[in-house]
Amino acid sequence: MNHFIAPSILAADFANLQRDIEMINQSDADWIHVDIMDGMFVPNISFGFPVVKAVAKHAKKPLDVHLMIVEPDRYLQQFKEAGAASITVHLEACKHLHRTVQAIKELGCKASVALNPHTPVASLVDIIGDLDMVLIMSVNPGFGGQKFITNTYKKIKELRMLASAENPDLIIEIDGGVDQSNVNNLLNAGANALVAGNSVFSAADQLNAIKQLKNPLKS
Ligand SMILES: O=C(CO)[C@H](O)[C@H](O)COP(=O)(O)O
Ligand SMILES: [Fe+2]
Repeated sequence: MNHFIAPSILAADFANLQRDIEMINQSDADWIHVDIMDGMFVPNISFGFPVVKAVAKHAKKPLDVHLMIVEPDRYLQQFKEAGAASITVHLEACKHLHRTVQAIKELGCKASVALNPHTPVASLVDIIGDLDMVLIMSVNPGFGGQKFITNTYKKIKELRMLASAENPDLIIEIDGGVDQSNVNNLLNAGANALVAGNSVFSAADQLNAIKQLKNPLKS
């Protein structure tokens, strides 16, 4: 199964964002991961619509928008208009998750739900068939450059099992601390989309870092 790579621009140089978007355009990456933090759902603020629109203007790859915000329903349409191809909302931020997921689909975006490290995969049992993607957080959301939580492997396997009957094509995306040391284990567990911020943007050769994640040497 071929997997998707989504470099996270949270780790980009914001003073040289166009240059970093062009790098992703030239790379083997499939999507551009866009982290939106509101200082309420997570203890950090990233950036908002003007920045997303500016990124969309230069991006040649779909924008994979990860909303770490409370009451995401209020902003879905604006993120669609800003250029989102897929929208991920956090289960922990949604009172009426089914309604939110339908609203994302009605906008014509891929619908995805993120789970914090403490949130059980089983919470998705009654909505799994409606989702295009599930994002499993492999760090606590809010910051880039954190250490990968190894319990993630168990969650990926559980989710693949849970989705096997109703949604075998479900995309399982992993976000946080992804690098060359865990890419094979993540793919073997059943993940098929990987977000990478720090491991791409802190690399001396960023194009090569993306290539290694896309075509890892089998271990
Ligand atoms: O959602 C996120 C943080 O909440 C980021 O997408 C994630 O942290 C990526 O950064 P890194 O690869 O450096 O961990
Ligand atoms: Fe993210």
